[in-house]
Amino acid sequence: MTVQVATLGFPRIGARRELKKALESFWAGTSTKADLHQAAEHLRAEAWSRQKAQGADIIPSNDFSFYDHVLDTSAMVGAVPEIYGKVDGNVDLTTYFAMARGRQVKGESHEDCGCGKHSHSSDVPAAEMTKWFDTNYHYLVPEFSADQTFRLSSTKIIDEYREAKEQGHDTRPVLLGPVSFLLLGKGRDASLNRLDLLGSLLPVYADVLTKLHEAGAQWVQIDEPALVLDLEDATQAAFKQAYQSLTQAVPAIKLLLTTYFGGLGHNLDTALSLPVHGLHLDLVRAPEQLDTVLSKAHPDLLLSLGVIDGRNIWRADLNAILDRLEPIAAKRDIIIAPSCSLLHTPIDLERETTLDPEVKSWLAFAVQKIGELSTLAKALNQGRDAVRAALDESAAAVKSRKNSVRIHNTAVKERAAQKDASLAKRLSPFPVRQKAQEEALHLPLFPTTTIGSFPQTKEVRQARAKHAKKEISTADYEAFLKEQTASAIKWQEETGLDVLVHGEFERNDMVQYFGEQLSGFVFTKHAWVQSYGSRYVRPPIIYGDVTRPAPMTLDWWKYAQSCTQKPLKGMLTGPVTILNWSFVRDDQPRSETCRQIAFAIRDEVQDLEKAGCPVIQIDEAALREGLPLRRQDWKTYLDWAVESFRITSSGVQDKTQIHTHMCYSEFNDIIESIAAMDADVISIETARSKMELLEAFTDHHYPAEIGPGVYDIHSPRIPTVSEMADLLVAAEKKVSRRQLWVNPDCGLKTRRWEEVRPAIANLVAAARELRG
Ligand SMILES: Nc1nc2c(c(=O)[nH]1)N[C@@H](CNc1ccc(C(=O)N[C@@H](CCC(=O)N[C@@H](CCC(=O)N[C@@H](CCC(=O)O)C(=O)O)C(=O)O)C(=O)O)cc1)CN2
Ligand code: MET
Ligand SMILES: [Zn+2]
Repeated sequence: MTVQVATLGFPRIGARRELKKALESFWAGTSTKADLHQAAEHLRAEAWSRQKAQGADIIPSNDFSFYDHVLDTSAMVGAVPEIYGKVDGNVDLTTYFAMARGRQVKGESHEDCGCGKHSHSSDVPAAEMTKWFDTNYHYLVPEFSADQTFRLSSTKIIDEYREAKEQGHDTRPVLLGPVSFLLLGKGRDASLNRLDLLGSLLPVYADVLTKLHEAGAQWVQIDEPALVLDLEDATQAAFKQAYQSLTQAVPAIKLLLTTYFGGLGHNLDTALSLPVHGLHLDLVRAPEQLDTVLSKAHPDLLLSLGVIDGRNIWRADLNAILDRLEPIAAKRDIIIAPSCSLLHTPIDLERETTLDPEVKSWLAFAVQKIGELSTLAKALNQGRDAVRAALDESAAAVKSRKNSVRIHNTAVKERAAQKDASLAKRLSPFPVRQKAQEEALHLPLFPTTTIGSFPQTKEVRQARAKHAKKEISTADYEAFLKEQTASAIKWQEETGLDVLVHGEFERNDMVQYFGEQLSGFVFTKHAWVQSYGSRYVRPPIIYGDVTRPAPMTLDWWKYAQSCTQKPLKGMLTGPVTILNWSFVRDDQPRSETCRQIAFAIRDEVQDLEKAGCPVIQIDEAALREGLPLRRQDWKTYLDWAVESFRITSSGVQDKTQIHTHMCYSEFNDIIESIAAMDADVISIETARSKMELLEAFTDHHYPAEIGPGVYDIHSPRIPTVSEMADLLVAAEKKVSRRQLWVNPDCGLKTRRWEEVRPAIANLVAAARELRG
């Protein structure tokens, strides 16, 4: 029997962030469309040949994207909301980027033209963006109208298949499946049942499959990650309808139904009943499903086994995987693959030349993971002896990581093991604290604030890069940062904000900055992973027990507060977010690692309070994102996540106001847990969804104060006063005015000062209008 190696998707950004550079210069008008296409073509060629060279037998095409593959799918089927203009023929780049980023042509905003609405084609907001399952990758939410029709409007998938073929690669194109696509989208009005659109969507998918077949494709990887979610009967029926219809329409093409981020669970029988030729399983997150699938699957169903973790960076235990695979490979042909697309891992470990060698020997990035698969396949096809050296190396890495003394710290473990309930409880209930805080802070109604960061300008990033390369001294770097901070504070005072921030100029990233100062973490130099569009992150790697050797933010807060009489917020990242946005050790439960981080941040909170900090924000932007995909696993997660937050926030007096911030969060289902965090103020993202998110807070009578974002900071558009005032009026209908704060959706680090200054001035004006 033969074993083949496949990949389901490769990082698209380039080992040197070539895609970011190509996109940002195109958007800035300093390069042409042809330059952008050329850069993309080069990246694709390199990804294909790299995967081949590492030993992948089956490689994907159409995993590349200029911005996001869900947006690509919307473009493919012509799901382009009217506000972006009528699409005849193919969706062009201008329309594509307008959906991704919004579009605002100077001097033509709707205020100037007097049209009074957003439908003016030169001023359109971006489509809504949200988290891709439980990852830190964001996709653009497809939006469907009641009279939605679909039409093939992009030939990207066929073009890229052909492009690869010209380079000698017969790829397996990747297509986001029709059911997951519909479920990831939303109806313009809530009454629309997305699955009702399936019948009109399927012909476009059939058309695509036909064209791929005509171009020579034998197999298509059709991703249906929705199959790992809790699904209603109607959705299961939709799967049957979809795949019966597609197989009937295009019987010649073979479909690999691809599931990831979890197990099939109660959808297993549905998945096995679909008339497809292959099925991919995530055996890292859900190893237990393999036995059932093996016993139930038709012998002709080609199984693709996701045995290498596509969501983490640890080197695999190849011998253990072989123990599992050998008996299976003796009986049937199989494909082995990463558990999911490698989009969520950095590209190449070899570029990390300064990483601690011991830790480095424990790691594998995308390229190395394909190498691991190729070793596994050789062992299965030719016997373990054919790859003895590689297997021994894997065993040695596993052993060294298990036994390393650097991982374990008894004092940390003992502290985290404390069960004293008072550690996670504020002194008084919220109403008492609210009073104490009113007396301490004297804030007006509708207090204004921002979420923390101000523009990370080229100047700021360059200064940091120069400091890292020792081209400027620490003293000069710090003087520069102080200047930036002081001028941001002066501007905030002039603009009339009520609670000020220092601007986070000293931080490269809200997680990385803390990780760099905590023990138990290591950092990479080049290990970027796409978060959204051209924005990438370098997640820290947590390998050992976590401690805080020294205060991390205290001096910056002290300096900033010395510049103003107004309250200046201390700004911290919470333990759940540090956990969720790092690559986490897999040798102990995540809850344990989170608790260790919680104690480290608690110490920082107490240091800030001692220094006189009146308001402390502990960001938990990733709390919702870490929610397990299956409802049955929610409670356990929420219990420890909320407890960790409370450990960090509960060591302070009543008068110290604790804020938290969350972006992109669907709160309806978890509002009790959000309330249980017991923060005094929570700021949330609501601008793009037009305050829809506030429903959760209304219906459940959220007890504390709320800042629903009125400024969509992920778009370069500058919101007007009336637009923000309207949002606040809408908010006031849902929660009482005494509860309301006025703030943007999120931090302003990705924006330019030219956008931030007028936008925040408008925001303050909107708050004043409401007060008046
Ligand atoms: N971890 C994380 N996840 C998050 C967020 C977040 O803030 N952090 N926010 C939400 C949205 N996601 C985001 C993700 C990334 C960025 C972002 O701005 N990323 C920056 C990189 C931030 C960073 O690490 N910057 C470093 C390195 C910057 C850099 O590129 N330096 C240059 C040199 C400087 C120059 O010449 O410009 C280089 O290395 O070549 C620094 O400032 O020090 C980017 O892509 O541009 C924003 C939002 C959700 N998830
Ligand atoms: N304090 C952080 C900032 O303003 C919170 C960002 S949440 C992704 O950038
Ligand atoms: Zn945010």
